[in-house]
Amino acid sequence: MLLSNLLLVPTLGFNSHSKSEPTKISQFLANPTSKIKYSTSSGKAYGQNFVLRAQSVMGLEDVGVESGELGGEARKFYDAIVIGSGIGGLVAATQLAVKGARVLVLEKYVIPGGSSGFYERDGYTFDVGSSVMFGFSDKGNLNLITQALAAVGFEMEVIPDLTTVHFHLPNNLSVQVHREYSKFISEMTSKFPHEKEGILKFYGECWKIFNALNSLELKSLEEPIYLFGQFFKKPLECLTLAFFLPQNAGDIARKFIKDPEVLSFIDAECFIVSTVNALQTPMINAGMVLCDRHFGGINYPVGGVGGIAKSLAKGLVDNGSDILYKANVTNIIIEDGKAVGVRLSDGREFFAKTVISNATRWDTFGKLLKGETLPKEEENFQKNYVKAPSFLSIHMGVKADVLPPDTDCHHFVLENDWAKLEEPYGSIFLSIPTVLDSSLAPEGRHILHIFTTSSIDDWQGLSIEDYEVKKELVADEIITRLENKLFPGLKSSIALKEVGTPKTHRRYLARDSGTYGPMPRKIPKGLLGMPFNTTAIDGLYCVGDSCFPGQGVIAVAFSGVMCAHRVAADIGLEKKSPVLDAALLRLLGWLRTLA
Ligand SMILES: NC(=O)c1ccc[n+]([C@@H]2O[C@H](COP(=O)([O-])OP(=O)(O)OC[C@H]3O[C@@H](n4cnc5c(N)ncnc54)[C@H](O)[C@@H]3O)[C@@H](O)[C@H]2O)c1
Ligand SMILES: CC(C)=CCC/C(C)=C/C=C/C(C)=C/C=C/C(C)=C/C=C/C=C(C)/C=C/C=C(C)/C=C/C=C(\C)CCC=C(C)C
Repeated sequence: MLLSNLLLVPTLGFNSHSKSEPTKISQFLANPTSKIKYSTSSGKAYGQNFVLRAQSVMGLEDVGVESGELGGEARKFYDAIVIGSGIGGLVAATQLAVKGARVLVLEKYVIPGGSSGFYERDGYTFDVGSSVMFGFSDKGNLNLITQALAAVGFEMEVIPDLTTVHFHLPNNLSVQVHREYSKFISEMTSKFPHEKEGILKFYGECWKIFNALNSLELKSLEEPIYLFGQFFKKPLECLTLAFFLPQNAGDIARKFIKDPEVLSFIDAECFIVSTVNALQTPMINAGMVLCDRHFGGINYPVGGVGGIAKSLAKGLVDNGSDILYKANVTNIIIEDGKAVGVRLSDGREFFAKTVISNATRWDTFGKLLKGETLPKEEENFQKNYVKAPSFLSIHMGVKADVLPPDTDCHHFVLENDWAKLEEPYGSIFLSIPTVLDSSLAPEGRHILHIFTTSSIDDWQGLSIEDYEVKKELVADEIITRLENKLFPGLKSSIALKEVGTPKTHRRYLARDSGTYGPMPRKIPKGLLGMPFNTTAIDGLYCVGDSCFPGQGVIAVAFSGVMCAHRVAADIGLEKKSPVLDAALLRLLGWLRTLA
């Protein structure tokens, strides 16, 4: 190949690539073994790991990777590098790509999605994590998963789940959370007629929040032009949200409800989405999930949850950006106090104007930023939040006839004692996605995904044999509990079983201690203490569940939308006001210190 064929394309000036080009680049990125020498028209040599996109633009073969020094222009090639392709990272990346930014996503694993990924075994398609999808309807402003897919030209077929979750609780209390709000409320008030008014008032407060949220255009709360604009357009709604921002669901429930059993039920309602009780669950988050399930409903994507990440990753590439798998970022490169790029475990380096980390804040600041002192903001975050425990997960294929007819898709089981709600292995989550989409399992089979909270400390320091024995033992106990409570004959119906521990989560999701996300150390001031996307390090942003508003696929999607907006403003793709920026960021920083 002639060197004269080569042309380097500066980031922002480049926007007329062919459709086939990104795929080629991605193929190259996935296998960057070929090395050639190249230079620019200015004669300047470019160095290691710089991807030469121009060949693809011109329909030439993909090339890249050259040892040596990186030149200045090459460093500016990407607008943003995103570390990790969880839903948070992918939404940030795709939103930026459709705004015209050039993004590189670096994923350690072989497929996208992180805890919303999938895996296949013997004809089964298992969701790695949750199968309860909020924000996936065709209406309102809060259907963030639908909107994220639509932004890159995808629409997924979904199956409505008519019962969000079926609770099996102490004293044989059984509650089905029907999709239809009035049906759910009838069920609750028929079980607790003396608390009818309190129940209506508590869920009524949730609707106030949901309706306010649903009326806003959702963008970065760290961007003043947008934020003040929303206050101007929707003052009542914004004031409602500001009022609830520092409050928790448990306190509000106690204003209206006295019966301890109903309050415990609301604890369980909160626990399944936050892994803490209602007193520690921010009211805004409770309002969001306790209403979206009735407004847009819970909807399951045909073919499995993994399809969401696959579509986003494809949409990213279709929009001219890149994703590289088996790319384990070990360092964020800082120069003159600014994040300018990343280094992978195999030594490759990539540079960009901004770096967005979808790794948890503990991983980002504890592992990827080597030799940096922990910024004060992160110290505060770690003072207010600890890593939530991880999960023990059991993925099973079972004979279909073990499930009674009309079995619901999602179950939460806490057998005898409310006090065990937050204890490790105390309660059991169960999803049976094949109830909605039978194509996920071979004929005559169902998938059971069973999980329960478990700490990594329980699994450290064991020999390989002891680890395996313990896995079998703990899994057997959990399955026995489900057999006794829900499905007689469950054990003998098992056709396939795989058990994952917190160590599995740590290994495959690259999450410190396999954590599910942040959990308040004590009673939080609602969402006030949760950091947004900017960090104390110039050019470095975080996205995902250790950012506002926290855990949950829809929550991290919102974090992705916010992050993309803030980054776009910072790199000149959206309006920004440096003076207002400084004032708002200072104000938000100060508000967090009150938490
Ligand atoms: N843990 C669960 O069981 C589970 C299940 C379902 C959904 N969820 C939800 O998903 C949310 C998490 O979404 P998210 O977007 O924050 O993140 P995520 O954990 O799902 O994804 C992060 C991705 O970043 C990658 N990564 C991390 N460090 C990396 C590195 N150094 N180099 C390259 N890649 C790296 C991981 O491999 C992973 O793919 C959770 O809050 C949870 O509510 C969790
Ligand atoms: C800034 C300031 C100061 C102020 C101002 C005011 C305002 C304007 C404000 C605003 C705000 C906003 C917008 C907010 C937003 C928020 C949101 C969106 C949120 C969301 C959330 C969500 C969530 C949390 C979710 C979650 C979920 C989950 C977690 C899920 C899970 C599931 C599972 C685990 C499953 C279960 C299962 C079974 C049962 C089986």
